[in-house]
Parts: sequence; structure tokens; C-alpha cells
Amino acid sequence: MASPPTATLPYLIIDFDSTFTQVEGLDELADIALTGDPSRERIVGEIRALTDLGMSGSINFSESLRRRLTLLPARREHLPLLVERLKGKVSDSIRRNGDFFRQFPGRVYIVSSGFREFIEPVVADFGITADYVLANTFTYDPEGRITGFDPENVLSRDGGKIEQLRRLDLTGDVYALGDGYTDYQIREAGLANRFYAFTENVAREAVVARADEILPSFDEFLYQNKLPMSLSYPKNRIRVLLLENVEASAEKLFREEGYQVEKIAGGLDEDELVERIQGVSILGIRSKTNVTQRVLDAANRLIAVGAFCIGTNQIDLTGCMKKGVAVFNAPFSNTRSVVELTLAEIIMLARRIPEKNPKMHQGEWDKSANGAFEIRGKKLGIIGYGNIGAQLSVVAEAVGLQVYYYDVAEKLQLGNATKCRTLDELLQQADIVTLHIDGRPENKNFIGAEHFAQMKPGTLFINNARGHVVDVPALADALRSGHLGGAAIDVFPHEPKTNDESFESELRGLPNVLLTPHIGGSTAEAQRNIAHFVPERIMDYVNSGNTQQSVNFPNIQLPEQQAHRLIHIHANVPGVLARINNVLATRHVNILGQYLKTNEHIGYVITDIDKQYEPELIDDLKQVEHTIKFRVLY
Ligand SMILES: NC(=O)C1=CN([C@@H]2O[C@H](COP(=O)(O)OP(=O)(O)OC[C@H]3O[C@@H](n4cnc5c(N)ncnc54)[C@H](O)[C@@H]3O)[C@@H](O)[C@H]2O)C=CC1
Ligand SMILES: O=C(O)C(=O)COP(=O)(O)O
Repeated sequence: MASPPTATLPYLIIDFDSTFTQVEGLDELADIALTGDPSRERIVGEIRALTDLGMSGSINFSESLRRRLTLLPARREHLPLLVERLKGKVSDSIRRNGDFFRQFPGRVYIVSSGFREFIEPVVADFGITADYVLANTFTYDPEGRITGFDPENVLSRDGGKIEQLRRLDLTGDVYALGDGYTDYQIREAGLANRFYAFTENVAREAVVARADEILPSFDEFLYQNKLPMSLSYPKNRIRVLLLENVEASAEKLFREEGYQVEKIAGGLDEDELVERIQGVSILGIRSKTNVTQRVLDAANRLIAVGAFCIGTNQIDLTGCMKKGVAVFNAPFSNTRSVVELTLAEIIMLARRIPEKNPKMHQGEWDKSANGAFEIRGKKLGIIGYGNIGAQLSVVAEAVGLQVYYYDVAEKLQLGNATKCRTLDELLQQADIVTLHIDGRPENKNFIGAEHFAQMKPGTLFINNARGHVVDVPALADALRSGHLGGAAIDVFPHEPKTNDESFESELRGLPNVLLTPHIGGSTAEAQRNIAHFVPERIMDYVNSGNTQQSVNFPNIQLPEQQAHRLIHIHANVPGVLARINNVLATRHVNILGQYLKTNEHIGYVITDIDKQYEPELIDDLKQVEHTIKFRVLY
């Protein structure tokens, strides 16, 4: 094992309810005992409220316990059911670190005001024997009904945990871990050196405020104390910053994984992001936030950037790569939304709706067929025949448009679409021109005055791609002169960062122009899909090293991890793999599998090795020349 057991482990005093398990034993017992009872919800609710009052220190513990037991209609035969339920509700981080408990028998005490009858069998699975469980015991009547608790047991009294610890008379360091006020009191009474507030299941303000350390998980405790753990790194240390109103499920998924998440509604400019990026491991953005070299220079923990959209032109992809930061996007999630908007705009412009609609709102009835036409049989010119362009091609044909397309890359025509060999060929015959190219820097001002001039008089022009690919003053001229019949524009070279900023553009107020605030991908379906797709790719990368579908890393679909996995990102210069393998050979490490892929700038090597290795191996690997980032997965 990388970290050997340490003989200096302090005594750990661990609470049971809401710490060792996710729930309160008595609440669950009431729930079981009242199955089928119409008053179940009410009584369980009252018991829960009393638990909370006792745990946060608002009422005496003994009073809380007495009042709860009075409400509890449980019997002896309910206890096996409770034990089964609790075994399934052991806190996640305790469960995954089960080996830790089995490795240190005699150092962990479960000290609880709950009841031995249900605690002992649950913790026994973790190698914690009855001698190390200090808890209350029930009293029963002759029919097996639970009537109360043994009053002789110190743990049934106020200050019971303190008295129990006194009697234990432990020598050496003692650390108390729990979610309740009574756990903190052990430390207050001087019977523990440290109190750790365990917040994986509940965080009680009064308790957290008094803690020496806050533990969002047991992994965090093991990590802080350099003890052997099942994960290579506590997930709660992974900080996620989500900008630009990313849909709520993304936050939920990251939180469920155990990450800390911070959300900001709008975008951030470079200076603001430079300030906020410190300590952030995962950055989530949309089209507005630029991830520049300056931002990357300020990022000290960044491992991945999620573009919760399609376009990644706002991200310095090479800069990210050279820093070992993997970038993921959602290449298909909003494709359909853009296609639907584009189709709708084609029809709206063809009927001059941008002019008619505001007139109606002002009470003006302008019924006329002037300048209005059907789209059936018209020529649609699609520039950029990628995912959006190609899907638009299919949908447009279904409503009778004749599709012409132009792409710099070789693209197979779909349906009856006609491929144009040059841009000019497309511009000269299309009745409607729509842009679906990406926002790479070379595409800046891709469409300018000379292109508008080539278009037929009355052409409708649509840009739902990126603002900077069109020379906007030239577009405004072409509209003002009446050469273009109308335009629909969703994207702009300068877009407001938030909904509070005003929108400035010389396209405002021009005839038959539909302006929309970059909403091509803003539908419930697209945002929901994106909010699942991107976090899943990122978490897979963090947990397994899988880079499939990363936009800047060499794509490797890795097989399931065997034992420990070494993830090494290095500058792509000759000899690095040989050096890595030399270190592994010198340290006599058994390699179970190795995968390598490189691109122009970086090499990505994944090595699965046996769990048995000298801890110095990790330092040696970090020292390998040209290493950009190195991490180990258990
Ligand atoms: N308005 C909005 O809300 C949205 C805008 N977008 C924008 O749409 C763009 C296209 O999206 P996808 O179709 O999914 O991307 P894609 O990468 O599948 O397709 C882009 C296509 O444009 C071609 N292309 C690039 N430069 C070109 C040029 N100068 N001339 C001709 N062809 C060129 C590429 O070869 C590629 O086939 C995205 O990059 C993004 O900027 C995407 C989603 C929503
Ligand atoms: O997906 C894209 O590239 C888009 O332009 C959509 O951007 P948004 O997520 O709306 O900022």
C-alpha cells in the first residue's frame, strides 16, 4: 500500500447517528414501527424535530431522548428490520473506507446516545467489536414493547458522553468526530484534543461553528491526518466554479459526487476570472467567458474546463493543453435547438414578420403581400456543413427548400443537397444564406462587404454562429441600402455579460431584422442535456483519466482501472515514456497495463500498476523531466 499504517493513530471517538450512518436510528425505528399507521408521518416528524433540538443543543439531551421514546411505538421484533436498513445507510465515505477501520482495531470507539441493539451489528461489519461500542440500551415490557432506556447507563444522561470518556480514561491523543453538540462537548470538557464536525449528512450551525475542522467526508479526515484511504484525493477538495447560469442539474451532479460547487449567474471578465480561478479545479463556462493565458497563469489547481455549449473558441485550447487542463464541451446537445430557431427565422424573415409584429403592437394594421414569399422551392445556402449545418439541411429539405452548402472540410451531402465548391458559388445563387461555421480566430470577419455584394438583391442573411465571423458595419450597410431583404442575428461581436447590461449594436432599428440575445441553444431540452453531458465527461476524466471526447487532449477510451492508476501528462518531447518506465523498473513496479497517446503538444500516459509500491515512486514520477501534471488514482 502507498501509505503504511501509522502507529501514532489517535483514538477516534465517532458518533453513530448521522455520522457513521446517514440517518438517526430512532427516527428510522419509528418509521418502521409505524408502517401502515395513518399517524406515521406526524409522529416520525415530531420525533425528528426532537432529535434536531437535542443534537443542536437547543434542549437537554436527556429530555430529547425521553420525549422521543415516549412517542416511539416500537417493539423488539422491529430491531432486525432497523439493523438491515441501517446497514444500507452507512455514510458513503465511511463505507468506502471500511478497510481503514479493519486495519486499526482497538483505536476506534463508537460513542453514541443511540442504542447498542442497532449499533453493534452495524459497526461489527467494520471490525469494531462490542467492547468498542458505548451506547444506551432499551428497556422492554413483557410483551416486547420498547418502554424506554436503561437509566443506569451514563449515556442516557445530560453530559453522558463526557462522563463516558472520563471513565474510558484514554491516554494519548483523542479526536472526536460527530454531527452533534454532545460530540463537541467532549472536546469542550478537555477529553479530546480535537473536534471534527462531520457534515456529510447534516451540518448543524452551532456545531460547525465550534469545530476545529469541518469534515464534509471521512476521506477528508484521513487525508488531513495522512492515514490510508480508499480514494487518492478527497472529492470535497475539488472545487467547481460554474458561470453563466449553467442549468441546475450540473450543480446537482457535481454536488452528488462530493465536490464543492460555487455558481455565478453571469459571465466574468478576464480580471474577475483571474481573481476567482485560484483554488478552482473545475471551471464551467458557456460562450461568454474567455479562458485566456492570463486566466490559466492564475489557475493553480485547474484540471478541467467544461464548455457547457458547443463552441470552444472562447477558450485558449492550446494554453489549456500545455498546462495539462482537459477541455470538454457538449458537441451535440443544442444542435437541434439552433436548427429549429434557424428554420423559424427563415420563415419569419420571408414574411417580413420583424416589421409587421411591432406595427401591430402599436395599433397599425399593415396587411400587404409586398416582399413576402413562401420558402418552398427557394435556395438555402448553408455555410459550414457541420453538425448544425447538416441537420438544418435535412430539416430544410423537408419543408421544400433546395439546399446548397459550402464547407472548408470535405462533407458528404445529405438528401438532395448540392455541394458548392466555392463560397462564391453558394453566395451567387442562394435566396437565403445561413452561417454555421465555428468561431476559430481565422474566421474573424469571414463575411464582409464583398460577400454581401455578391449575394442576390433581396437575399435573407442569418448568423446564429459567432458574432465576430461577420463584419457588422458591412452587414448594416447592406441592410440599410436595401440590398439584403432582411437578417436574423443571434450572435454579436460584443454581447452583454449579464441580463443587466444593455445591448448596443448598429443593427438595432434596421428594417426586417430579427435580433435575438444569443438564444440559439437556450432551450430547456438543450440546457438539460448539456448539464448532464459535460459533468459526466469531466467526472469520468477525474475518476478514471478517460479523455474520450475532450476537445484538446489526446482521446483515450480507457479500460476499467486495475489496482492503482498513474496519470501522467507531459510535454510531447522524445524519451519521456522511456523515463517513466525507467522509474517504474528501478522501483520494481509491476505494470498491469499502459496506454499512451500524444498530440502535437502533449503526451498522455496512463499506467495501471500493482498496489504494492514504495511511496517514493510517486515523487520520482513527478520529477520526470517535462512532466506537466501527474496524479494517482486508487
Ligand atoms: N447561437 C447559438 O446559441 C449557438 C451557436 N453555435 C455556434 O455554431 C457553430 C457550429 O456548430 P456545429 O455545427 O455544432 O459545429 P461543427 O464543428 O460541427 O461545424 C462547423 C463546420 O464549419 C466548417 N467551417 C469552419 N470554418 C469554415 C469556413 N471558414 N468556411 C466554411 N466552412 C467552415 C467546419 O469545417 C465544420 O464542418 C459552433 O461552433 C458555435 O460557434 C452553436 C450552438 C448554439
Ligand atoms: O453552444 C454554443 O456554442 C453557443 O453559442 C450557445 O452558447 P450559450 O451556452 O448560450 O452561451
